[in-house]
Amino acid sequence: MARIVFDLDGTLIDSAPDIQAVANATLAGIDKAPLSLAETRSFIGNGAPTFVRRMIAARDVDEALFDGLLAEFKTRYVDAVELTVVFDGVREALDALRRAGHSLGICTNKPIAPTHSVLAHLKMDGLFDAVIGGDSLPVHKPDAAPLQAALEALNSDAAPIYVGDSEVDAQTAVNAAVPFVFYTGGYHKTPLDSIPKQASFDHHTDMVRAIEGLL
Ligand SMILES: O=C(O)COP(=O)(O)O
Ligand SMILES: [Mg+2]
Repeated sequence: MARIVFDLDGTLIDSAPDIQAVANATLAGIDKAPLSLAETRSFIGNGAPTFVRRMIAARDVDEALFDGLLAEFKTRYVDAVELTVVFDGVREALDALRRAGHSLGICTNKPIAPTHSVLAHLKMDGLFDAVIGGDSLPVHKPDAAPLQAALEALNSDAAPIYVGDSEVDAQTAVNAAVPFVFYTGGYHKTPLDSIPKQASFDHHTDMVRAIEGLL
């Protein structure tokens, strides 16, 4: 039995196309060129405010527009679910982990409103007993507090594990002193070797094995 907390974007779901569409609708409103999918992926990981800061820096937007653009971005983001897909093998892996008696949670830097809407859209909202978003607390990852809050909400003494796709997730796990399982195929920016981890997997068909190997 373990308490297993997952990152969301780039770990369980490929949400970059929806985030790209939100960014580009926001940029179109101020006559700026759209972001490519690669740019979008490279801006994801530190939450919506950092995403918007990176976006406006990349398109030479006046920083005075930041507050308004962030508000618009977050409003559009709530309904941005149609282009997002669950990575192959994720549903089967989550079902197997639940059947084995583990309790599951989410700790993401995605704002909590779009987190709830995309989980509901994908019919995954019943799988997790704790869901913490990037604006659920006054601090976000890599601060340890959101991961600790998700683990505490799972409400047991079982061993904790965090599963994520980025250097931000790895640092969060280090800060919380929680073992980290790394998915290599998500949105990480730094070289694989530089990411501290206790286990890793390249395909979600190997996710359960990577997690249970640590127990
Ligand atoms: O929204 C973000 O910037 C990142 O989201 P994640 O923490 O689920 O990877
Ligand atoms: Mg991620």
